[in-house]
This record gives sequence, C-alpha cells and structure tokens, in this order.
Amino acid sequence: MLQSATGAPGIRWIALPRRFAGVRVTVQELADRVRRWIRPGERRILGITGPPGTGKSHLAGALAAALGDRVVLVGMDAFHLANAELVRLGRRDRKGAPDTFDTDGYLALLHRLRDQRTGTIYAPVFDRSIETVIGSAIPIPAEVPLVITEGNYLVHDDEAWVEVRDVLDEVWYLDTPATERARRLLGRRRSFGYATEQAASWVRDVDAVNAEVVEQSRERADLIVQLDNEPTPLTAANLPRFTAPVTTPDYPRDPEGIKVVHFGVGGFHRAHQAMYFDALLARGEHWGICGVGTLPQDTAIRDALNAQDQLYTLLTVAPDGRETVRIIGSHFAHLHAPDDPAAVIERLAHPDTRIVTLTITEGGYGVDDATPDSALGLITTGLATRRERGLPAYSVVSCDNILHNGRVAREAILGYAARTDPELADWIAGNVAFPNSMVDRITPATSEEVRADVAALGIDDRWPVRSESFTQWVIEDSFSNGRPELAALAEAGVQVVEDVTPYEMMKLRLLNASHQVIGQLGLLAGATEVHEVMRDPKFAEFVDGYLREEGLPTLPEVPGIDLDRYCTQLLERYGSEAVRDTLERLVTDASDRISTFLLPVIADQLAGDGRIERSTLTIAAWCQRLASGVEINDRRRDEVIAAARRDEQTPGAFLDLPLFGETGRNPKLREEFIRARERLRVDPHVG
Ligand SMILES: NC(=O)c1ccc[n+]([C@@H]2O[C@H](COP(=O)([O-])OP(=O)(O)OC[C@H]3O[C@@H](n4cnc5c(N)ncnc54)[C@H](O)[C@@H]3O)[C@@H](O)[C@H]2O)c1
Ligand SMILES: O=P(O)(O)OC[C@@H](O)[C@@H](O)[C@H](O)[C@H](O)CO
Repeated sequence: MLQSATGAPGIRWIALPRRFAGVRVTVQELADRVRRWIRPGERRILGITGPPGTGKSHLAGALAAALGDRVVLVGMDAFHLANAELVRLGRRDRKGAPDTFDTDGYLALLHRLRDQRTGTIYAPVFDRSIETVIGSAIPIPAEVPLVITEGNYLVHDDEAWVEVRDVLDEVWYLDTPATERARRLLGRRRSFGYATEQAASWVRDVDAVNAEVVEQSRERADLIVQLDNEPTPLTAANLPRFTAPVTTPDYPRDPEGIKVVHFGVGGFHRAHQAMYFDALLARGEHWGICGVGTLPQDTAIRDALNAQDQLYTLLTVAPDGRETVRIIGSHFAHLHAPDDPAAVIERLAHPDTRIVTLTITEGGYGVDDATPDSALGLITTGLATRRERGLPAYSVVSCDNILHNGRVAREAILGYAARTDPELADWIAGNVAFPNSMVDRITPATSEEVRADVAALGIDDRWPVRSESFTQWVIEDSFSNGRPELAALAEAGVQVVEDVTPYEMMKLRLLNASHQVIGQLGLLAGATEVHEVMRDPKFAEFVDGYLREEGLPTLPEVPGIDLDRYCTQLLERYGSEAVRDTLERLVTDASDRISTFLLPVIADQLAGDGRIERSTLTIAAWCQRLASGVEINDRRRDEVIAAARRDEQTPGAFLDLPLFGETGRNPKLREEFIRARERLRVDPHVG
C-alpha cells in the first residue's frame, strides 16, 4: 500500500500525478482513472480546485454522471457565510474570498466523511439561483466509496485552510485560461439578473482577485488538469457524457413508439411541439415523433438530425438572462419526402400514427398549391391509404400562425381531396379532426452564436435551437384517433380548451401584429434586433400604445387571461437581449403577416371608430422600405414593390393592393396612411 500525501494509508495514483500536468485530458479519461481508484468498502475523498469559473462543478458533475451512484458531490460553496453575517463582518462586497466561508464547518464535515464508518452524513448545498445555502440537503451513506468535493480553497495554505488539503486523498487543480474563466463568470453573473456593467465589475474586482489567491497555491495540488473541452458529438451513445446544467432524455427512444408525424421540422417546431412531446415522453406518455421534410432544402435538417440520432439541443433563455439547456429526444425518425414519398405515405398509414402536426408557414396552406408531393398532398394520400385499409383517420394539427389554423388546414385538404377524389373528401369531412391551436414561443433562426454557445457547453450539435423561455400551446379537444392523457398534457403545460378562437386572436393581434410594428419601423430606423428597438423608450412606448390602444380593444374576453398583464409581459419578452430575435425574421413574407395580423385590427378599429395611427404608420413604413429598393424576402415581392413605387407618384396607391381588400379603400385609412408616409419621409423614427 502506498502512502497518501497526508501520510495516512491509501492508494495513490502513482501513474497519474504530474504525468498529466499540462496535458489535456477528457472527462472520460479522468472518470476511468477514478473508476480504477475507488474500492468498495473504503472511502476516498477527491478534491477539485481552481479559480472561480474554471469549471470545477461542471467537471465534478460530469464525473458523477459517469460514475453513477458510487459518488456523492459535496461543495465547499455550501459553507458560504450568510449574507447578513458577511454584512456584519464588512465582507459582503468580496463574497467568495477565503475569509467569507465557514472553514471550520467545512473541515469538520470533511473529517466526518473521512472517519465516520456507519450511518448517513448530511451535507448542505449551495443553491446558486438563490445564492443561499440549504442545510442537510445531501445524504451520504457510509457505503458510498467516493466523495468529490470542489471549491476554490482546497489547497490554500493560510492558517484557516491549510488543514483541508490534508483531509483529502487527492486534489486536482483545474487549469482553464483566464479569458475563458472571465467569459463564463460574466455569463453566470448575467444569468443571475445583473446588468452587463455590474456583472463585469464583479468579475473584475472580486472574482479576479480571488483567482489570484487560488493560483498562488496551485503547486500544492496533486494534479494540474487541463480539460479537453472539445465538444462531444451529440449522439444517443454519448448522452451519458452530458451533465448538469445540460439535461438529457432518459425515456426509451424506440421507432416503434412513433405516434406523431410532423411536417416542417424548422426551429419553431423543435422549440415548441417537440419540446412538449419530450415532456410527455418524460412522463411516460409514449408519443414519439417522425419528422418529415418536403422541400428540397430540407435535406439540411435531415442530414443534421440523422447524424445525431435525431437528438438536438434546445437552449431557452428568460428575460432576466437565465438559461436552460435540454437535449430533446422526442424525434425518433426522419423522412425526406423527395427521397422516398412512399415511405412517408407508409408512415402516415401506419396503424400507430395518431396525430399529424404541421409548421409549414402561413404560405403552406394554399389549396391551389397542393400537389401530390406537397405536405398537404402527402397528408391527403396518407388519409386515403388509411381509408382503403380500414384504419381510423389521424388528427391533423396545424401549428402555424393563422387564425383558425385547423379550419384553414381542413379547407385546404378538403379542397385538394375534392379535386382528386370527391368520395375521399366526404370521408375526410366526416372522419378527420382538425383542432385549432394557438402556439407561442419566440424562436429566432439558429445563428453561429447559438452553435458556439452550445459547443461551449460541451455539445457538438449541428443544429441546436435557442428560444425564449415563455411558451404556450392552447388546443381544442378534438382528436379523431386519440391523444395523450389530459392530465399528462396539463402537466406538460398544454392547455386543452373547447374554443381556441379568443386565444388565437389575442396572440395574433397582439404578439404577431406588434412584431410587424417593431419589424417595419425598427428596420426603417436602422435597427437590426428586437431588443435593440425596445431599448429606445420612445419606441417601447409606441409599441405599448399599439398593444393597448389598437390591438387590445378589438379582442374578446380571453378565459383565464389578464390582457393588460399579457401586454406587459410581451414588452418584457421583446426586451430580452439574450433571445436576439432579428427584425429581418419578423418581416419575412410581410405581405402575409400584415394582411393576416395587422389588417384585421385596422378593420375592427375603423368599424368601432377606434385609433389606427400606429398600425397605419407600420404599413407606411413597409411601403417606404419597399419603395427605397431594400432587399426583401416576400413571396409577393414584385407585386408589393411595384405598388410601393406607384405610391410615390399617387399617394395612397399602395393600399390598392388586393391584399388590403375592402379595408384598403376606407377613406379614413387612406387619409391616415398618406399623412403617415409624409411624416416618415421627414423622420423615419417613431416617437
Ligand atoms: N419562429 C417562431 O417564433 C414561431 C412561433 C410561433 C409559430 N411559428 C410558426 O411556425 C412557422 C415556421 O417557423 P420556423 O421558425 O420554424 O421557421 P423555419 O424557417 O425554421 O422552418 C420552417 C419549416 O417549414 C418548412 N416549410 C416552409 N414552407 C413550406 C411549405 N410550403 N410546405 C412544406 N414545408 C414548408 C421548411 O422547410 C422548414 O422545415 C411560422 O411560419 C409560424 O407559422 C413560428
Ligand atoms: O412566424 P411568422 O412568420 O408567422 O411570424 C413572425 C413572428 O411574429 C413569429 O414567428 C413569432 O415570433 C411567434 O409567433 C411567437 O410565438
């Protein structure tokens, strides 16, 4: 038996110390070492130390995940003195320094962990989200062979701390470049809700000072470890390697369990419906999804998901900056219709298929656009095949931002079926449920920054998604072939109602319509992101005015919702810097968005003699941008640009576009519009 550093008998890692100094190692390699080191019936205590932000708790968590129930984690952080005591001692402004901990308390716990051979010892835990210690939170039964403790001062050599090192069998010093540490600390501080400047000054004036203290005693550690932070490829086999704060699916992911087929596997579906099904699967409801792409460009998502067993990372971020990271596992298979349309039909006609969901954008529902290869065409053929085989019809759930999206999907599918097989149309009319649903979660397109953030968490994901934390799904209880249990849906956060209309109107006329206000006027004023626009108090007031004085008066009562509070919450959501939603995304296909979200508000306000100036200024801003020749992404591009150019010569001509319908001819609107155009020519800023 070899001697440990303390002189107490113990097995030492002769092969490990120093050989690793300065060498990059993976968590897996370290876990293998620990596996060989621990012995049932004996107790080892491993310390992980290093400056703040170096990744100690991440490494400890990763080891714990790899080692399972053979290990318990105990943080030095749990011995933080309470804030009130720090205030009394005059040390509150440097919380985290060596003399801001109950060192003797920590030492006493380590001695008990070392010496007590029977019963269970309870350790406290430090809850970072509330910066508070919770006592007796971690049970450590005597038979647990390994305790990992991590903290800043495990090898610190001042009088108060020096003994700690001696109670530990082995201590690793985790060496991470200072710039990386500062980046992480800043992110962490901001996730606690601190403004950027406050967060930066804490990192500079407190954390960096403590880091210097920690660095001075690094030579007292047994190992200097540099973690190989190369992100781990996201695959099912690698799931156990992802540890806190990343959560992973732990339910069976068997293609036999597919009950849902989804068309249009874009960012929103992956942040929304797939997340709800992931929550349902985690609750034991076996509703797996098969994703389907129908457009040529959908090969990109097919290849990304196929390479990673259909898994992907969902990062959500709250207005106060707090993030969650979840690997979503609800997709079990993926089909690319252009490769093999028959396979898609077979999947749809499979006896287990119960629900078909869609996010194919507002433009995907044109009756005349449906062809056998389109999403609507395939869904119709799938229904025809089920009818032939005597199988019950699946429900079709549109999750696109369209008023009465279920009804619109129904009409589009019936229209297409009627053209090809009138009897089939009758069967669909009598057998297929098309519940309307309201869906909400702001989900920008995935940027390189999102990929980098996910990689920094150790996940090599080809196509992660980042969305806001807010999410809502309200759906009518109308299904032709079953649905998950109501209680499970409620637990997962899905609201099942009799009539979704008031919820749809609220969301489309407040959120989606105000997105047009922000997008059109924000771009005209030279901004690029939503939070940037909302930082301008005049602009925020303008959006608030649209919500409360133009959108809100046109709404019916919405059961269970305080509309005033909903508006306030929208403004908070838009203000979130971390979501980084782009104005360009909001104004894509503006001709669809303005006609479906904003125009109905104007029509109702005109009918009730209400205010329309902010809505009208938005349309004027759109016209002005079009006339100026900026690049736009709109399926009616040529038509809308030509109308905007005509408007330069004939004020008001823009409103003759067919998309404005009857409302475009209203004299009050035309007058207001001409005034708004003149005003924007002088000053493109609102306020
Ligand atoms: N992003 C959001 O914040 C959000 C929120 C609520 C609802 N939605 C709804 O989801 C839709 C998609 O948004 P996203 O952010 O996922 O966009 P996205 O660009 O990430 O994905 C769109 C998906 O739809 C497919 N698609 C587009 N047109 C299609 C068509 N004609 N037929 C079949 N498939 C088609 C694309 O191939 C892609 O898979 C929106 O148009 C909206 O109706 C989005
Ligand atoms: O997705 P669209 O194109 O219908 O509309 C753009 C945004 O208004 C929309 O995506 C919102 O972000 C979303 O509806 C929030 O739930």
